[in-house]
Amino acid sequence: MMRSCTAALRTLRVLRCRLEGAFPAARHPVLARRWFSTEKVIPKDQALPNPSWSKDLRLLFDQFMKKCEDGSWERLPSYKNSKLVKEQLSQAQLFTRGYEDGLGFEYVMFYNDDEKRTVCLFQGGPYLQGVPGFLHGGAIATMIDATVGVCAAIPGGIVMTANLNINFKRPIPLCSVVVINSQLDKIEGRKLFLSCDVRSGVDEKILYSEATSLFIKLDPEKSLT
Ligand SMILES: CCCCCCCCCC(=O)SCCNC(=O)CCNC(=O)[C@H](O)C(C)(C)COP(=O)(O)OP(=O)(O)OC[C@H]1O[C@@H](n2cnc3c(N)ncnc32)[C@H](O)[C@@H]1OP(=O)(O)O
Repeated sequence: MMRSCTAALRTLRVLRCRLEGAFPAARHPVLARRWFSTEKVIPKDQALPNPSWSKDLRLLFDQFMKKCEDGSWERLPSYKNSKLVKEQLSQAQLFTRGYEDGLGFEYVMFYNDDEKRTVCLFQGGPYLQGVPGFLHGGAIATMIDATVGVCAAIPGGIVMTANLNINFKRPIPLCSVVVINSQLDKIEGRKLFLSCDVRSGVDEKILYSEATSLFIKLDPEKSLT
């Protein structure tokens, strides 16, 4: 009995070392606790209002939820993306969802299949500061990439960004709400061309950024590495 327990423990240790070799992040103490835990994790839909959402974000959310009533638009829950993640990394998540409520990326996306459009309502929190008082360009690029990425992935399946071209026209005040409006312009074989703009929430008067992007549908015959 004692011997079989020791052997089982040794096997577990070997498996863990191999996993840590393949995925160095598995050495991170918090991730390791989560990954090696047997606790069942219930995914939380983070694309729903929480107390950190401003009045503007709630107002826009309510307006889009109304548009969903006739079926032309649908709200995209946050946790569905995890379907793409391998079993060992089932605790992995889009890094935009790793912050506590209100500190990082607060957002919800809506999709219109007829128009092949994705709209993201986004409120960037204090941890996303670049120039004092304004959002970091990388945070803006991240949300643009995520929005056009979803717009490409729904019709295209498994896609990756090959090119993302952004013009930053005005700085975005920290904690303000913006609307990221993206659309699929053209598909050529495995290539999906998309465009997108970022405007101030509610009035949409200020054009903050414009972007174009190319996504490639992955070829199942080709290795990514
Ligand atoms: C539900 C999911 C939600 C997702 C939301 C999150 C979205 C986040 C998305 C990302 O951030 S992905 C991470 C950043 N991107 C990468 O790391 C991709 C790195 N690049 C690659 O792995 C490969 O370059 C890529 C898979 C994109 C393409 O490689 P392939 O070998 O499959 O394509 P190939 O080289 O055969 O090119 C296919 C076509 O695309 C064209 N192409 C490829 N890269 C291009 C490029 N950069 N610019 C212009 N054209 C390009 C290429 O010329 C060719 O055109 P033609 O068919 O007309 O000959």
